[in-house]
Amino acid sequence: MSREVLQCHNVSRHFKLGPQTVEVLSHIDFSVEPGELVSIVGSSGSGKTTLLNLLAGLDTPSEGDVYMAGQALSKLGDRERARLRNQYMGFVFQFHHLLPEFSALENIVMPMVIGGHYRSDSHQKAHDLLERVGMKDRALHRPAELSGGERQRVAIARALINEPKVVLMDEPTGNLDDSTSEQVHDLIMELNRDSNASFVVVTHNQEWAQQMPRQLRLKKGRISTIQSASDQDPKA
Ligand SMILES: Nc1ncnc2c1ncn2[C@@H]1O[C@H](COP(=O)(O)OP(=O)(O)OP(=O)(O)O)[C@@H](O)[C@H]1O
Repeated sequence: MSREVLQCHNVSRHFKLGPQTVEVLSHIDFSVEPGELVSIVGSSGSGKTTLLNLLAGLDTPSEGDVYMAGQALSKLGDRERARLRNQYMGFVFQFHHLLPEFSALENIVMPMVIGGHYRSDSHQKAHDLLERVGMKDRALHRPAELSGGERQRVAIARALINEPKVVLMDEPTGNLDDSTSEQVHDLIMELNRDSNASFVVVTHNQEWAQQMPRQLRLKKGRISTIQSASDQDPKA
């Protein structure tokens, strides 16, 4: 099996709109190594969310393939793809997508329930994660009883419950004010340092993206730069 947790091999995505073909992504090639933290940046409409959806196996490339754990997603059936996603990936979106009728704790264990991995120690695991994201005393709160930043912390804990190899995040702080965003940015960096999971994060926040070890810039559907933190540090 290859070392990379995710690979994009010559991936293109276009959409047919009547007689028109909209070229959204063209010939994207890159891979994500174990434990890496990578940002995807680019102006609005450059294809970031489209790329993230392809990496997540939620959409299919028009050309090329995405490999997850060395397996081409296009070769898997819907069921196998869903199982691999559940076991292998965690997701955090701009809007938390927590289930309103369930507590923070119940939301966090949900991916284990869905994946059929619910065990007697699942609640303990969720409590541990709540503590890691600084939400120990909010276990029984429902989403409506949490602040925006707290809801995102719960969503992050939920993304980690199945011990994924890779966590995909689409504008995880896009809906938060500046100071709350900064706290959540610090949390994400810390969780990446403390876990073996790779994180791929779409963000508009340049300052934060530059703190990440690797930056992938999209321009009109193509990768225009892949920059690592050492490229930016003249002493490195
Ligand atoms: N299903 C679709 N059919 C046609 N065009 C689409 C479809 N999905 C996305 N696009 C087009 O693809 C382009 C890239 O969209 P995408 O959402 O990936 O951009 P983005 O970089 O994430 O933008 P933003 O930063 O504004 O969220 C846009 O021009 C969009 O109109």
